[in-house]
Amino acid sequence: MMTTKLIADSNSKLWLAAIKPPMYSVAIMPIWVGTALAKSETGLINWGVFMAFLTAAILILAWENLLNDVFDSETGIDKNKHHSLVNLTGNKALILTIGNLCLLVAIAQIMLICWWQQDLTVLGLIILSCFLGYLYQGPPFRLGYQGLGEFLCFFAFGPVGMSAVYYSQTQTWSLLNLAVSLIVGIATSLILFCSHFHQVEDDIAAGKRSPIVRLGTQRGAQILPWFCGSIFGLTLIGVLGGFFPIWTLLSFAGVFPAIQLCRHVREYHHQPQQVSNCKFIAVSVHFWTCFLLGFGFII
Ligand SMILES: C/C(=C\COP(=O)(O)OP(=O)(O)O)CCC[C@H](C)CCC[C@H](C)CCCC(C)C
Ligand SMILES: O=C(O)C1=CC(=O)c2ccccc2C1=O
Repeated sequence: MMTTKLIADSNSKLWLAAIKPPMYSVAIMPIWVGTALAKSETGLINWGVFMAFLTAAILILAWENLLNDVFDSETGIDKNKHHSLVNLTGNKALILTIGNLCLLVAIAQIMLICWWQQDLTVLGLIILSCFLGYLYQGPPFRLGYQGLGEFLCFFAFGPVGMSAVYYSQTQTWSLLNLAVSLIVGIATSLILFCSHFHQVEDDIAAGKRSPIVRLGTQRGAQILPWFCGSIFGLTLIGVLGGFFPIWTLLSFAGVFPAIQLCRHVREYHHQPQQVSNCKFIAVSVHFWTCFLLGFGFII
């Protein structure tokens, strides 16, 4: 009886780890920040467009993650990853089908926005973002295996993704949105960078040259404060330059999880078990920074 409960508990933990609910804030924040900025500039929010984009972004991230498990099962990199959805279900075709269905529904939502706007720009930008996501992990490219994932991630969630969000609300472009998208892009890439610390051994075995494999965990840990610092440095430049409202300084609340992240990784960078949770501390940096940045634009 006791053993059955323990197995059920560890099984549900594996499923939770496979689905990674906290990671979905990564999809939500560009929509929130881009829409908040549009509201601050135009005084309006189109709630229909906002909701359609939000659900599409969540579905696109689900597609990206489901396909990541599918493609990683083909290279063998996930053979020790018990919380891979392909390993959990033993059914690669099913995961691929669910992933592609998510993408299909997401694209339909984006097409609805385009139909409301009578303009295909948002669809073009989102297809570009998805293509960057495919380049990260899909054959024959697999650019994440060459250590280029952070650049793809920066552009997909930053300048390209946020331009799509801003355009979906305003049907125009904004230099300010582009500046803010740099911050969102860097904060998102920080999560990806942190996700590699505990995977060095499996990555090397599968031929993946992630930034942490290339740099080593020690140098990776030393770079982290600069990575985090650039997020807050850019915000400060925005405020001091008079481009961002003073309230965007609220996003400095993200400094606390950022300090925790840097300390944690400095101490445990070479201990996979202990450092494995650092990507979720990075999610917290991303969440507080982006949520309060958006909030700072609308109050
Ligand atoms: C799937 C991603 C990371 C997982 O990496 P890894 O293989 O190391 O992880 P596991 O250990 O879990 O196997 C994220 C990759 C992000 C990618 C470079 C960019 C994705 C872009 C999105 C598809 C588009 C977002 C659009 C936006 C507006 C919501
Ligand atoms: O599982 C992961 O490690 C990540 C999943 C994910 O969707 C994502 C999105 C954007 C940046 C990083 C990450 C991950 O690290």
